[in-house]
Amino acid sequence: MDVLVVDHPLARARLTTMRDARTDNAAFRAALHELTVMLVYEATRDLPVAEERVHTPVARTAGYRLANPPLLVPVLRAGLGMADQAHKLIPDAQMGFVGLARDEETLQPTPYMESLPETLAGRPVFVLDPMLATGGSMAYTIRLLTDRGATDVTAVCALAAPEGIKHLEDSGLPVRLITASVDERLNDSGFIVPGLGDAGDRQYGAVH
Ligand SMILES: O=P(O)(O)OC[C@H]1O[C@H](OP(=O)(O)OP(=O)(O)O)[C@H](O)[C@@H]1O
Ligand SMILES: O=c1cc[nH]c(=O)[nH]1
Ligand SMILES: [Mg+2]
Repeated sequence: MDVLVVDHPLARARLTTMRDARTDNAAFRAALHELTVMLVYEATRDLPVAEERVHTPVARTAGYRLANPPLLVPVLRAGLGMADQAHKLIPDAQMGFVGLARDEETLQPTPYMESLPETLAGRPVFVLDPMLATGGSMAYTIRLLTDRGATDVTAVCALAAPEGIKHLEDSGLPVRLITASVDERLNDSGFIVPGLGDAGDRQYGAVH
């Protein structure tokens, strides 16, 4: 699996803000928004473009647009904090939604929402979720996409654990990963170490 770590100094600074336990919900969301711009910018770097003529005030020249904008799929809740920023960068993208909550005992994803186009053949998909921990939630989401014919999936994550990367690699699913960091490991509760805590709670407050 292709893994791109976006370690630009500005990305590292935003991630540091997100990691800091003193960062409040609003500042965490702001840092995730800004980091998302950098991750999506890199994720789109090699997408094919279509050429179209453009008239400047001075002359005619070549212009470009994305030939096949990706479907954006935030994984609720935490991925919602990446959705608007990704959409601003790719305004003509369609958006689908998947809602998952990880069971704190079994660490298995429990689905509660799914809103996706019926067929995804020939369409690139960007899955937006700040956290790739065990990889269970991402693998579940990607299977929803491949069941609809997707063959070109990009996981856009603020943080990844080696265990989650291995899970995706072993799954054989058609995915590449763009992340700002591959952290050390998971702890006994399935949290990324050093990580940043619960990305949903850090944005929206604790539910339990
Ligand atoms: O790789 P995994 O072990 O599956 O863990 C990662 C998942 O955990 C978090 O969501 P969570 O289940 O906490 O839901 P939330 O976004 O509502 O907080 C995160 O946003 C991922 O979706
Ligand atoms: O560290 C982790 C692991 C899973 N989900 C999170 O939000 N944080
Ligand atoms: Mg959570």
